[in-house]
Amino acid sequence: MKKSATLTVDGVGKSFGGLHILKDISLEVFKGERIGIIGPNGAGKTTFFNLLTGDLPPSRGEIYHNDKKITKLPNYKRTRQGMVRTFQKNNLLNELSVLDNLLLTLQRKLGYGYVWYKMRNEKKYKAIYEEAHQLLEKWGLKHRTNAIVKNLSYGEQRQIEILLGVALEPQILLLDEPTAGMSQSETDYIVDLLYKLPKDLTLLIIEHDLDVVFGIADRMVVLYDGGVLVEGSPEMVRNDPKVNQIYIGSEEEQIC
Ligand SMILES: Nc1ncnc2c1ncn2[C@@H]1O[C@H](COP(=O)(O)OP(=O)(O)OP(=O)(O)O)[C@@H](O)[C@H]1O
Repeated sequence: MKKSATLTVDGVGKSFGGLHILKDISLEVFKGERIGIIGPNGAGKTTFFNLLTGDLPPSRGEIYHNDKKITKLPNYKRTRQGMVRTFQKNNLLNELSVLDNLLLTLQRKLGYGYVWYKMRNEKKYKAIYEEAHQLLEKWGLKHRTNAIVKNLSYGEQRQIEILLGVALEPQILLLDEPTAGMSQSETDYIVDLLYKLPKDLTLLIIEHDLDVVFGIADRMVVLYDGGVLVEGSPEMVRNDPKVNQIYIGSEEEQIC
């Protein structure tokens, strides 16, 4: 294990009964890296995220964050340590406004816990309100401040969810298919947001849109058959015959 990795995955596997979904994954991720994770449907990408975030325990292997073993650390403690994830489906409070969702997230970041009624006092909690409004302005969502989440389009809901992840100022942000089901303009919004993230933020992104992920990632990890098939620069992965084989079934053609 190298000391300088912010996230180290050492021989991790996951089995569901006799089904060995992930067999032996090892990976080192360094601060500020943008890691793109791709692989065919069912390759185990989301399962891998679940292991990293503590949503599922690994069947074997160890996971380290900043050299500290976190393999058995519960999910909420990993979040407190700065590991934040978004899901394929939105995880928002749909009956509340965008502002209220953001206030609750900021409340959590500042350690207030979920004491919702207190947040109604805008004067007392001025700093949180100001931060929320600044974030909505910064990320171009001011016009949605008072919109009720359930009335937004699916793409907008995903945008808000990613904004909430960013609002927590994580060290490591894990995005599970952030552009899935989005229109082109909604995808462009997410791509723009990802490019504007702080450079020292470490990003792991599962993404089926190869144009998006090849554009963002410094390094790609291709999961296949329970293991890492190929790992390397987007250029290398794009031209790798094995990768082309699993994506389009031909060694002659390239991914994009
Ligand atoms: N809790 C579970 N119990 C049993 N099998 C599971 C469980 N979670 C995932 N699997 C199986 O593990 C395999 C990998 O699923 P996973 O969602 O991790 O793949 P993925 O690469 O993210 O797929 P996709 O690209 O379609 O989202 C699938 O066959 C899935 O059915």
